Amino acid sequence: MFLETKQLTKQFGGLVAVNQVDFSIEKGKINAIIGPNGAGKSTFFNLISGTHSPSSGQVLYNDKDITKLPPNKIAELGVARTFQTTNLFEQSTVIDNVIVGHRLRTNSTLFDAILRTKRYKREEQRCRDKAMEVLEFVGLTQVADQLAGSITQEEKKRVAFALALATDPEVVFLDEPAAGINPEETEGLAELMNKMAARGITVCLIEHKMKMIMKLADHIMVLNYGEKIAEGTAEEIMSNQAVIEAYLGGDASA
Ligand SMILES: Nc1ncnc2c1ncn2[C@@H]1O[C@H](COP(=O)(O)OP(=O)(O)OP(=O)(O)O)[C@@H](O)[C@H]1O
Repeated sequence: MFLETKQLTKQFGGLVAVNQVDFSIEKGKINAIIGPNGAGKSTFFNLISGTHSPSSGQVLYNDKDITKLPPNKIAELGVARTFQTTNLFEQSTVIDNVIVGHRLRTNSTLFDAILRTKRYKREEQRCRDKAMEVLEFVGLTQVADQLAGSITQEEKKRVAFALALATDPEVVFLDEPAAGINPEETEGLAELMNKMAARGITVCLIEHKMKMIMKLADHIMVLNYGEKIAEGTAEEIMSNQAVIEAYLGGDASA
């Protein structure tokens, strides 16, 4: 099994934000998690990426139990994520922001950095090359040397993708990648996600834009009050009575 959760649960005091969720992420596909505000989607991501530790249950990745690992170890294993808001260093260039992403694949120490050893210079060059490669992939080479504070909202969304891709991931978790951008830009990001999947990178995203999800996702899970209420293809989800009642408010074409 590629990546799966077993009875994954997170309680915040008396509130059960994620409640005994069993979910398998399909390798090489576009997986999506949908559900109303407060359904537990971001918490579910946080449990997989190690930002929160679960109250109970397990996360298995390539048959290895990663439930108790810290976020940096999980990222090293090939699991990347983006956040709803990407905090870039606005006074640094786009490429300098992205270079950081590949550092988890390097071995230089503080000592190497201070003395600017050969290893440090070699690895810095590798990080820079990787940053350019992923900026090209997301279509941002033209703004590589601009300050991150000066680029558009849509370009910032693409930088978030680039940051995740710079870690050389096997799977990326994207938390509302298309929030706050217009329909045309949303279409562009959907294309980018298809391109990632075509490259063999597994995608899992949280999104509120239903039309986009129904067109894009191969495999969808619906959360409601922390519980999985449905799972399947877009067609199956759109015709699922529990989903229509709980989430779509009776209008599956919303
Ligand atoms: N750190 C926390 N401490 C206490 N409660 C939390 C914490 N994080 C989330 N919650 C609560 O857990 C529930 C699930 O929140 P979560 O952010 O995971 O939902 P979501 O489905 O991602 O919502 P949205 O679509 O609005 O982003 C909510 O009731 C939220 O208030």
